[in-house]
Amino acid sequence: MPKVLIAGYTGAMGRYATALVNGMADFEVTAGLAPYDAPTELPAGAKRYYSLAEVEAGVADIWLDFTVPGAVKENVTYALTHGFTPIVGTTGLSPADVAELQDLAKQNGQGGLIAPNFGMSAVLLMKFAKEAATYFPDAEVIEMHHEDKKDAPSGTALTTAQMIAAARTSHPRPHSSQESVPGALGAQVDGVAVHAVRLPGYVAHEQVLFGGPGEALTIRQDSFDRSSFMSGVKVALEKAADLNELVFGLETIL
Ligand SMILES: NC(=O)C1=CN([C@@H]2O[C@H](COP(=O)(O)OP(=O)(O)OC[C@H]3O[C@@H](n4cnc5c(N)ncnc54)[C@H](OP(=O)(O)O)[C@@H]3O)[C@@H](O)[C@H]2O)C=CC1
Ligand SMILES: O=C(O)C1=N[C@H](C(=O)O)C[C@H](O)C1
Repeated sequence: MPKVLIAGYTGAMGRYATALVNGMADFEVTAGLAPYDAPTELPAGAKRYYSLAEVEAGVADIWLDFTVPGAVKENVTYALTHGFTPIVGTTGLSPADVAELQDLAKQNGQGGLIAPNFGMSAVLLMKFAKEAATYFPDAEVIEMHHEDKKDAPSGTALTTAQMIAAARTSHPRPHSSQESVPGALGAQVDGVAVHAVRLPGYVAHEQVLFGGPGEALTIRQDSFDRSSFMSGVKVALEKAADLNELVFGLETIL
């Protein structure tokens, strides 16, 4: 039975992920890593680690990471060099970080998955946005999240912008607006403007706006609840043993 360590088991996603794995007949949560203990669904027999240095190799087969942008690279490095297959939902890894970790995975003969979004609506939004960008080079991304989100813009928005930039077959039309208030036009990611909204009541949402002469296309996805990410996490756990390289994006394993 595959054993799972949940890094960040005390967090919003970590709690959902722990409940998910506890409910999977063929998987077992054997360890949790978080800087503090908290009432969670970590099984009584599972090991609790308060720092990376305490984690024992062999305690689990899979390293499921929902931690914080400041910890994820070190966590995945540790996982890849200590025999864990990383399944990573934590955002904050740059394309250069991902490439470095992919090299490390290769050196260690280890597979795994890094997915900025495990929700099917977001995976489809990115796929459709990529296709739309070949016809509409002018696009902007707006992401909307809960007020506790630590990073901005979201990992999904960064990935969407990078995908749009890579899929464009013609240059976007320059506009002539100048910011009279800094930030008004959003952040530039590979030449795509990205806007981040943080509001209570929201969970995770993204809209991509495409404009062309006399027409526009809007693609939107909404995660109203964190349960929206769990079917993707489940698929990733089920396929973890078959992964022989560190792949990026849930779509690569669907
Ligand atoms: N790929 C996807 O589909 C999704 C990805 N995410 C991403 O997952 C990450 C977590 O999100 P969310 O659960 O909402 O965030 P939370 O802040 O609720 O949870 C993060 C948890 O990780 C803990 N933590 C901090 N540092 C470490 C460390 N070094 N090792 C282990 N645990 C640590 C935190 O503890 P403390 O509070 O003490 O710092 C906290 O309990 C984010 O990057 C988010 O963007 C979120 C939703 C979906
Ligand atoms: O922090 C979140 O909540 C989410 N984070 C991921 C991201 O940054 O893209 C995925 C989803 O948007 C929810």
